[in-house]
Amino acid sequence: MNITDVRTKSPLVLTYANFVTPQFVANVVNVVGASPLMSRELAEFKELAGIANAVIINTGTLQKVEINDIIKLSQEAYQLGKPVILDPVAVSVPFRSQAITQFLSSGHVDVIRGNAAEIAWFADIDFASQGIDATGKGDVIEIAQRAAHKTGAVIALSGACDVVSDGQYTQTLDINVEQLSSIVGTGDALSSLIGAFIADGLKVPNVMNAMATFKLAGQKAATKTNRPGSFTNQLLDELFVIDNIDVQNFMEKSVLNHG
Ligand SMILES: Nc1ncnc2c1ncn2[C@@H]1O[C@H](COP(=O)(O)OP(=O)(O)OP(=O)(O)O)[C@@H](O)[C@H]1O
Ligand SMILES: Cc1ncsc1CCO
Ligand SMILES: [Mg+2]
Repeated sequence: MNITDVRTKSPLVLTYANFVTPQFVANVVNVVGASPLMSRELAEFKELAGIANAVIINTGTLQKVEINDIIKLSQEAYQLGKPVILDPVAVSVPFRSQAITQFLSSGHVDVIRGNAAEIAWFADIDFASQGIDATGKGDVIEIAQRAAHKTGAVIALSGACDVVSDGQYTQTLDINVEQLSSIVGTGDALSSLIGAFIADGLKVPNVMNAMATFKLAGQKAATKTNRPGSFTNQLLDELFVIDNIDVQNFMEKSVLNHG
């Protein structure tokens, strides 16, 4: 889908959120015209996966007792044919590595969205990080492609250069908008936004469309303010008014296809 379809169809995006950024994530989903819903309750997962159009599992503040819950949520979504997006926050920290390994072995995932360091973990490539932030340097195209091969998932690697790859077909968007990394939760919001854009089918260009819409809104917001507080509000405003024609032009100019 594109932003116009999202506004028309208003997909329901179910997020198993972390406890740091759910308000911002819900607002990003809401201002683009989709419907946000958050839950962490096993008893209602089947019913909610039934009405949702996409399910996002964010492991930013996961506890050990919750690992089976996220596995169950991903299985319910899979059985109901709903796409599952994993946001593996700071996955290289040992407890998180173990939790995600367990999740991958019994759960189901269609898309993994993370920064370069998080995606590098799935690719078995070293990449420096500090907590939730990627701090190193590396070949992000190779990292995304290798992670896609190893996991079988579509990879959405975010950063100054955004990369989407299913292992065969790869698209990149290399536009630096520093302000997007100055506020916490842009990655979390992007993961749930991708859910809205793949509600009618998982294709690499749909995932890239979500990433490009978010980056263009960030670029527009950055021309109006460079302070993180006002940037947050401006980003929501730009997402609210963004025009699909602007996104298409931006993608035609800036998105590169790699075989
Ligand atoms: N240096 C940068 N230049 C341009 N855009 C960036 C930059 N860093 C991040 N972004 C954009 O910010 C958004 C979030 O990506 P990022 O890689 O920072 O996620 P994250 O590390 O998971 O964030 P968080 O943990 O705060 O949610 C994406 O839209 C990405 O394109
Ligand atoms: C800061 C932080 N800590 C765990 S999750 C989170 C939000 C960014 O994903
Ligand atoms: Mg993150």
